[in-house]
Amino acid sequence: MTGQLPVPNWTQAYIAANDFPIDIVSSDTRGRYAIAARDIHEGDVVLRAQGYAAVCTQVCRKEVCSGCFQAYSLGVLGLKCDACSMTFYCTLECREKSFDLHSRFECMFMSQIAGVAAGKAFDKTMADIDAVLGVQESGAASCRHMQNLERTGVQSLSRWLLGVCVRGLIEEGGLIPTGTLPTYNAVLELVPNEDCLPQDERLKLEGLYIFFSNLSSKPAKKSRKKADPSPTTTLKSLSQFMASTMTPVQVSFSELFTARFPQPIDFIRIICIRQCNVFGLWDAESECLGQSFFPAASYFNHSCDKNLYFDQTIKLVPSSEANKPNSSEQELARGVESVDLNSVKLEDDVEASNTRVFAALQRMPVLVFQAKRDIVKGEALTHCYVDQSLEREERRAALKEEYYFDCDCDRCIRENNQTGDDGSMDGK
Ligand SMILES: C[S@@+](CC[C@H](N)C(=O)[O-])C[C@H]1O[C@@H](n2cnc3c(N)ncnc32)[C@H](O)[C@@H]1O
Repeated sequence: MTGQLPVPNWTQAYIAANDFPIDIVSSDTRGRYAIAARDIHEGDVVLRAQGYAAVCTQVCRKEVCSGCFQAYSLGVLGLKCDACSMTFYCTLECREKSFDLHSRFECMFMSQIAGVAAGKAFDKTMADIDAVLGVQESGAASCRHMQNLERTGVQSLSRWLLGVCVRGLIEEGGLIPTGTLPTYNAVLELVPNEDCLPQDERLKLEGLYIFFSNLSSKPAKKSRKKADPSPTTTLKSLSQFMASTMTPVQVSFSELFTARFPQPIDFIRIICIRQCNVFGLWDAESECLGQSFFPAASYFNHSCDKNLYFDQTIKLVPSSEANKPNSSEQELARGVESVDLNSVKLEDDVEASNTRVFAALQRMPVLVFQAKRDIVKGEALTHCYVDQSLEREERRAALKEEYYFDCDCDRCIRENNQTGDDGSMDGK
């Protein structure tokens, strides 16, 4: 990383408003990074970072509640949105709290994502990309990469892109009061390290851009109401339309995608930002169940000898919170209750609904960072980006490959001068 990057506005305002003991400084070699604004004691809370566009992976969609982002414990029956079949909740209460957000802003796009990588459609899309890229010499390599993508991988990426696009629209539609939640600009301000992207990866992303731009242009099959005329697909018109009517918008996921990312470079940028800044949401067995940005937390640089700890595991929903749905035997056998959102009457009060959408977004996960030891004013605040228990060379290789820097922390230097390794996983 070269040159000083601007210090982020939203994040600084959020830190100041909450009196977190953090300053953000900038250097040529380390970019922007958080330091202690005052002496901090072991155990002190340093930051509560709010999630932005948290999504579960495609594989884990039946295990993680899309409303509260907690995993279901054994015995809890999930509730499925029958309109898109892609969204699951742990309780009726969670589904109800997310209803306005999901039905107005996500469901119709989710239906399309369900078909993104399904069977023949996926193969046909691949063939189409092949044809498109075949005439562009530079794209041929990316085509080979595309063939290696697994269907579930494409669907997970689609879910994530949808989360980012929809979250941006809701914000631009004026549904999020200023200063309350991270902004899309706060995400765009995160470091992309685009110049470090290998050429073959860049080509692969260009292929993916074509893929997402050319998904079926048909809007969702199941719509709850007769469609209003579709707005022209600019972000402004879309966000205004969606904020002012209860009728789900009739545009395709590809139209939403290209409105948000008009050029391949816009898409490549958000993917690069994701690479270096996204946080995984894990279960207790260290399986990644989902991902989220936590923009304020992205200013903690790495150290193999970190001074902060935080818990990024998704907790289990206690069985006691399980609802007792009257599901059909077939659905019960699958452990999922089907809820036909088409049959649920949308209330017509847009303002009240907008308030509920904002409330649903406030249920995004929060990461709480605490001091692992006493920290003196001016010291860099750090967490470890990779598994602490790895050997020095393994850690450094992972950091180089995923985050594009050579670690020069005290532990790396110390371990370079000695044969032993004190880097056990301490859980803190
Ligand atoms: C999550 S961001 C941290 C904030 C970042 N420094 C910025 O300017 O926005 C991760 C990126 O920061 C840089 N970085 C993090 N820790 C570093 C370290 N110890 N030394 C050098 N660069 C580091 C790398 O470019 C890495 O990809």
